[in-house]
Amino acid sequence: MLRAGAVSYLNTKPLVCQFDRIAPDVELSLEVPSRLATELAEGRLDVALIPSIEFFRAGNYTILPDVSIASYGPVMSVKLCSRVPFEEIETVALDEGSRTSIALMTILLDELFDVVPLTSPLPLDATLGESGTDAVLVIGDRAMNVLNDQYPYILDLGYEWSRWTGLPFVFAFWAVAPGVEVTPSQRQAFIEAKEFGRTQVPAIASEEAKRLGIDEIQCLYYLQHVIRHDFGPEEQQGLTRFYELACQHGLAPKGVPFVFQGQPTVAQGC
Ligand SMILES: C=C(O[C@@H]1C=C(C(=O)O)C=C[C@H]1O)C(=O)O
Repeated sequence: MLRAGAVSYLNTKPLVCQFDRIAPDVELSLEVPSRLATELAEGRLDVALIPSIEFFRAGNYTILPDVSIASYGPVMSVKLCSRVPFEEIETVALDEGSRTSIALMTILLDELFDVVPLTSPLPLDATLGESGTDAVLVIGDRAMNVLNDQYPYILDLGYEWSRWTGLPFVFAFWAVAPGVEVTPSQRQAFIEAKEFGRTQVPAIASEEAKRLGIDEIQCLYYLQHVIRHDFGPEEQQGLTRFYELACQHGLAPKGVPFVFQGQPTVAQGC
């Protein structure tokens, strides 16, 4: 059995709906993104939907094609919530579930607001108000529940990225650990699961809205129009730009090739 790990948030539900039926020879577990990255790095998983920055940091993973967690414009679930104007931020508490959004925030604060904040962790079970910092970075389901009147300044990092670069942002994709063999039919199953999940979005939205205590229309909108699950040329362009910036900001090493399983290697110019 191939051991796979997927993100436990709402945005991933369409990628793993009826996964056991579609990929019977893959054993699937769910976790927050940062833990998936650790489990893949430590050999407890063979394939994982990891934060994109962790792909660059590992340097020796390959990619399963055609599937990602991406957005173009507002993403709704990755928010920097601040008590002070962004250019005055000195301290930020960082969602312990995140890796990529932390890197994205670091780049955007530096490039757009000339801010390099002191950071501390925001534990997974903490409420935002507990942090005592100027700002908090939250991702996933917890971010969708932040009400706009709780913080006077909220930066949607997906929106800010696309406004600045004109590109989509790729938060996560399926990465394969070195030495692991994924068969062509297993590879296909990950794509088939995405295609099946797309047809199930209304049912997923209805079920998940109840579970998370959020509005069903908001859930449906998020899954149908906000999160992109493909990994096409535009997403790859967005990922390449992010990689270049991550290198410039010292957040990732240079020279990591984007190797998509079953496709010719694409060398990256960073
Ligand atoms: C859009 C999101 O992307 C997530 C954010 C990640 C990160 O910050 O490391 C990783 C995986 C994605 O699921 C989200 O969860 O809200």
